[in-house]
Amino acid sequence: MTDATAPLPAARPEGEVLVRDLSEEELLARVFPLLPAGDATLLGPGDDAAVVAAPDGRFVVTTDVLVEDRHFRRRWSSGDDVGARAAVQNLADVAAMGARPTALVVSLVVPGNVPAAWVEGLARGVAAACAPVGAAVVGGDLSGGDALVVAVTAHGDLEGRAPVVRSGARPGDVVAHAGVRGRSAAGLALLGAGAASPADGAPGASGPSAPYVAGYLRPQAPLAAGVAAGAAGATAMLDVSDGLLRDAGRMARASGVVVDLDAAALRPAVRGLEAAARALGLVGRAAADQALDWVLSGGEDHGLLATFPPSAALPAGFTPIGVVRERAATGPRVTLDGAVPAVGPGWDHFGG
Ligand SMILES: Nc1ncnc2c1ncn2[C@@H]1O[C@H](COP(=O)(O)OP(=O)(O)O)[C@@H](O)[C@H]1O
Ligand SMILES: Cc1ncc(C[n+]2csc(CCOP(=O)(O)OP(=O)(O)O)c2C)c(N)n1
Ligand SMILES: [Mg+2]
Ligand SMILES: [Mg+2]
Ligand SMILES: [Mg+2]
Repeated sequence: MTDATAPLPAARPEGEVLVRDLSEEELLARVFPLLPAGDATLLGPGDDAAVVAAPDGRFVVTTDVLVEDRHFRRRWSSGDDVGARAAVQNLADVAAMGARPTALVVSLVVPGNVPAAWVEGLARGVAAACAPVGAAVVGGDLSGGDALVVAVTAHGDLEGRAPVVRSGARPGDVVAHAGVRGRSAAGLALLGAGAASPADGAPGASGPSAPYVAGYLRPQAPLAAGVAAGAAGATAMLDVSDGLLRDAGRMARASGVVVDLDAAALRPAVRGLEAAARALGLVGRAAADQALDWVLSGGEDHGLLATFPPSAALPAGFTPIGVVRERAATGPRVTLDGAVPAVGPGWDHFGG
């Protein structure tokens, strides 16, 4: 662990400015110009609090933290990557309510030996992730501390629509998904095994590992599809952060239904991950099984899982991957082609 009095790292590059070389004001003066502005901002960062327009009369609010060595490693993820991931994780939660993200606040706990450029990169990464939806960063907080922690809170506008909750799935509804499935888990596995390097997922990289490693470092959530799903009458929705089976299970329990996934509909995603499994040295059946496990249990792709009435036209970006059935005698749960899936349960921070 590090503190502001620890010796400088031996390999400190010539002229590198660390967080502990600056005052809070000096660090913020580097960060503020990098933050995205947005239409909903009435008063941005710099005062005791920000003021954000909520034309709908209601606002959506959600928060998520990223913790070093739990959600990211600095030797794999740049500040830009962590900023983009922290923003997307929150923007996806707003989108999963059928809302348009408007304003974020970003709080950082930073050890003193972190380069100031890493914190500036984080602001750039947040800005890059916010750009497609026009969301602003309107404030945040800074603290020193032993562990690097990034906490983001995001707000959103329902624009007059009803929120799309987890509990609204009804028997007969179509289960659909927008976004990628399993790529982040595949990228994490490749990095963890040393079968790929962070450079393989850098912006613009085009090698065979690029989709997986970039999918882990900077997941791309289908944010516009969330608003489209709300407008199209989605009955339930959530973003897939902990794995398709685990998150579909949350929807099934909240709605009191069975979510039955269609293995054939998931097959293209599985095929798309088999090359990553082979890069880990797996062959044949073992590679196919690993790819299926990533699709069903991999987290952090932040795709949107939604249910729609059978009569609804699926909005752009969604593909059907199953149906909602009456809860069986066994209770609300997720099945794959009608049977209990054989693969792992997905991510839980406390091992459950
Ligand atoms: N420490 C907490 N205090 C209050 N509510 C919490 C806390 N942690 C999580 N929640 C709430 O529990 C629910 C599930 O959280 P989580 O699994 O983190 O959702 P998500 O995967 O969408 O981020 C959310 O509604 C969240 O707001
Ligand atoms: C270094 C590292 N190890 C493991 C993981 C995998 N991982 C960490 S948290 C997580 C689940 C999603 O994070 P969580 O904090 O549960 O987000 P939320 O569900 O609240 O959106 C996964 C798959 C990772 N991203 N990075
Ligand atoms: Mg959360
Ligand atoms: Mg969520
Ligand atoms: Mg989670």
